[in-house]
Formats: sequence, C-alpha cells, structure tokens
Amino acid sequence: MDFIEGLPRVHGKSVILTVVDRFSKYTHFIALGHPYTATSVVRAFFNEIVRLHRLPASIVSDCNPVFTSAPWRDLFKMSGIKLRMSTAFHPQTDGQSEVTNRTIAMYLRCITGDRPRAWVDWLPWAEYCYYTAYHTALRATPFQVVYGREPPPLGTYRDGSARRRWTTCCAIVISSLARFAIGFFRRRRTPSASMTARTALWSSRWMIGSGFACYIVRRPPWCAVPMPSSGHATRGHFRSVSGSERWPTASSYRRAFASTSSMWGSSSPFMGLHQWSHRHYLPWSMVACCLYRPGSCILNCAGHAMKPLNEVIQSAEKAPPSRDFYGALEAAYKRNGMPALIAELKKASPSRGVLRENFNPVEIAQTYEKNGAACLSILTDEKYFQGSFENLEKVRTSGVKCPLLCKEFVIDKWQIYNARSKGADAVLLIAAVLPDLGIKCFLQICKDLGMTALIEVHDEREMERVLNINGVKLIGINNRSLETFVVDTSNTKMLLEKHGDSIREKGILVVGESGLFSPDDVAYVQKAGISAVLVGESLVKQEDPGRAIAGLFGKELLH
Ligand SMILES: O=P(O)(O)OC[C@@H](O)[C@@H](O)c1c[nH]c2ccccc12
Ligand SMILES: [Mg+2]
Repeated sequence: MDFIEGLPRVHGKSVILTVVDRFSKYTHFIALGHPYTATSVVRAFFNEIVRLHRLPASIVSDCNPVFTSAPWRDLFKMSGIKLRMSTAFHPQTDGQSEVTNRTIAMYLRCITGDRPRAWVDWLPWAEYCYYTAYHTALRATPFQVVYGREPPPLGTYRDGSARRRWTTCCAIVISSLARFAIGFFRRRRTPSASMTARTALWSSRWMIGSGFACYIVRRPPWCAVPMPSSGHATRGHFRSVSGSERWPTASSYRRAFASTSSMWGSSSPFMGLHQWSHRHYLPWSMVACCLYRPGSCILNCAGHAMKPLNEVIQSAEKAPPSRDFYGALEAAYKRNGMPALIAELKKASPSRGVLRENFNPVEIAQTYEKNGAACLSILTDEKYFQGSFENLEKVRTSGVKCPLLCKEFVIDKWQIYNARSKGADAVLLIAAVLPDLGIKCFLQICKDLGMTALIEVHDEREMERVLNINGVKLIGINNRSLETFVVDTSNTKMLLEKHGDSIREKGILVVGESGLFSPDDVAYVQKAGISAVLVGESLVKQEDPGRAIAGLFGKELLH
C-alpha cells in the first residue's frame, strides 16, 4: 500500500491510496482527501478492500506514519495482519507499489492532459485498464488471476453515436478498446495460422509500444507530458506541450520528450526507443482514448472502434492478393534506366493547402499509369491531405494495375490490416514516429500479408536506426523536414554518401521523396543513388498529371 500525493484538489480529494495485491497484481486506487488520517485510511481500506478481498495476511508499505499510528496498530494486533515496512532509502522493498504508482500517475497525466482536475473522474478507468492489461510477469491479466476468466465485455461503440457527449463517447471507446486489447492478448496465446509466433510476440510488445507512438503523434495541445522525475515520479505534475495548432512538428515531439528524458531513460525519442522499459508505456486502451480525442491527427485510426481487429484481419485475409510493389519498382528502374516513379494522388497538403480542386482519383490514377508510373501512392489521411480510403478502393477497383501504396500515419497494426483489406499493396512506415520495435513488428505483419513496407527516414539518426533492422527492403528518404516543411534535396545526397555502401550491401532500394519538380531534380537524386522517386505536388498541380510525367523526367517513361 502506498500513497500518491500532491494531485490537484478536486471535491476535497488530492491523494490516491494505491493497494496492490502482490500475487495477482490486482490493484485498487482510492481517492482520499488531504490530510488523510489513520482512521480515514482504515475506513477506506475496509470499505474498498476488505469488503471485496477479506483481510490480507500481511501488508507491505513504506514508513508512512499512518501505518504506525494507533488505529492501524490495533488493527494489526487484533487481526493478526503483519506489517512489513520498507526501511528508509530502500524503496525496493515496496517495489510493487512504487511501480504501480508510477504507472498510474502516468496514465492520469496522459489521459487528463490539459485538464488535470479531471483525474478523479478518470481514476476508475485507470484502475480498470490497469487490472485488465496483460502482465508479462503473470502472463495474464490481474483480473484473470483473481477471477479465473476475462472480464465481461463492456458496451460497444456504435457507428453514428459519435455525436454524444464526448465523455460518454470516450468511456464507450475505451471500454471497447480495452476489450479488443484483451481479445488480442487472448489471441496472442493461440496465434492463428496467419500470425506466426514471432509476429505474435512482436505485436504483443508492440501493443504496449504503440501506445507510445500514439502518444508522440498526438496533436501537441493534447500532449500531456510527465515532468522529469525528480526523486518521485508520483507527484501530480501535469503539463501540456504547446506547439503548432495545425500539425505536430518534430520539434514539438522533441520538446515534449526532452522534458521527459529522465523519466523515459533516454535523451530523445529518436534514440534508443527500443530500450524503454515496458512499464513506461501506456496500455493500448488508455492511449486510444487520448488518440480519439477531438483534434487528434490520426482520425483514420478511429475506425478501430467501429471494426474490431479480428474483423479487419479477416477482411485483409479475404482481400484479393497483393501485387509486388517492390518488384514493380525494380523492374521499372531496369527498363527505363531512370528512377521508377511512384506517382502520388494528393489533393491537399498541410504545407501547400489544396493542390487540385477537381480531384478525380480514378482519372488521375489512369493517366499516371498510362504515362509510365510504376506504382501509385494514395493518401488516405483525411484531415491534412483530404484523402480517403474510398479513393484507394475506387482506384483499386477501376482496373488500374499499378501496385498501390497506402499513405497514412501508421501507428497501429490495425491500420495495416485495414489498408490491405481495402486493396493496398504497400504501406508507409515513418521512422520518426515509430520505435524500432514498432517497425520490426509492422514489417513482419506486412510480410505475412504479402505487402511491401516503405520506411521513411528524414535524417541520419533515423537512417542508422532503420539500417539496423533486419528485413528492410525499401527506404524512402524524405527531403521535406517534418519540422519546417522546407524541402532540401541535398538531404538525399548527404544520407546516401554516408550510408550508400551498407544500403547497397543489403540490397535495399531507396526512394527519393518530396520536392521534385524538374528533370534536373530527378537527375540530381538519381546521381545520389536512388532507384525510385515519390512525386506528388509537381504532377497533381498540372492540367494533365499524366503528361506532366514526361516533363518531370525529360522523356517518356516506358511501360
Ligand atoms: O508532393 P511532393 O513534394 O512531391 O511529395 C510527395 C511525398 O513525398 C509526400 O507527400 C510525403 C512524403 N512522406 C509523407 C508522409 C506523409 C504524407 C505525405 C508524405
Ligand atoms: Mg510512499
């Protein structure tokens, strides 16, 4: 048992009494007023713990004077409960509570974000998520250990109910997600044929890790960031990161993480992500609720709440077989002696606004294909690029034969299965927003689904991280800075000068992305060593985007 103090006072409450069962890790979080007394704690203990679980054999706590006071001493004497107190400067004795405290404080910071006073309302949900989350040491959820079965499903999110009050929605979304998470872990123990044991392992860890990615990608104003832990990470500090209203920039991620570095044990989110201990991640359900807040930039992911993971996996398995994206690029490069073209269907962009008013995805796709594009990239992100999965499906069913890249911010494997079920042959994975573990897991999923993963890097650090991952076949170097949107093609040259050798050694194909407008630009990146280019703006903006291809390359491309 332990206390988390110093939370914002709401309805007279500013302390959490945390009670963890050492065997099952089942937890209870009880909000208390400050100052709490021995009597108030005894009362809470009987009301909330003894009522449900009977008297414990022993209690481990730190040297809080509450437990040495008369009411507790009497209680211990009469009931035969042993008190095992940790000594000063040896918090490990009560390590279980310390870990729980840290975790719960983090959940609360993340969920309440810029409304720290809402912690009281969220406490029961945090508790629910805690005891229904898979525990690596237990190989089960605490709930399962105590009750011998999974918790019953809660209400399900229903399509069309989104206009309800946000809090209600959120509760529904969390509960259904928690259920998916549980379903997922159940699945993990009996992986289906399509999911190799290795994928299952990666994904289960990714499940936890992805929390982190969501956390990064969230729009800055919602990004609650734990303060560096000075001594105790359990104090109720809340802080939100301010940043561009329109778009989460890399600098805002960095700022966010610079301040948490001591807590995460890494100096930057772009370094050593894989080393983070799992308890520093949020459980999926928690993160999801942050993600679904209005204003979250990954709205596509909200589909999660409407279509459970196992259903998306089933539809992905039923989808027509995928085409060879990588092979198409390789063949086109050989055929033309020019970089293969991935032509992009992009209606708008956050930096340039609307690029093309009359945007007919099928027409554009057909003229791209007719004029020699090897593959197509279709933006499905709605908010910033005005893309959609409808566009992807339309192009896929229109008779266009080029392999298709689904372009969105993938942070959750659900999105990959979803992309496959809609007919995508490749997905984009952005190294800046994914930890290494995430990339590995997603690569494996792509492999299982027969898809190609295009892994996008921006700088040297990301390039090094990606080159250390096995199985990477396609790397995209984005010349556009995530931070300033400024395009600089010399980025490609610089990265290839430094890493060209190991890229060639591994047989990796490199795609030059963004800001290519003229035959000179193409020649420049080709000379740097790329074998394909990804071009959007300079084609989409032209009257006939297909005919613009010859203008971009300085010659007609062969089929
Ligand atoms: O329109 P451009 O400058 O030719 O860029 C295309 C493509 O590189 C760009 O759309 C892009 C590269 N990586 C991304 C990630 C998400 C969204 C978009 C992108
Ligand atoms: Mg304590």
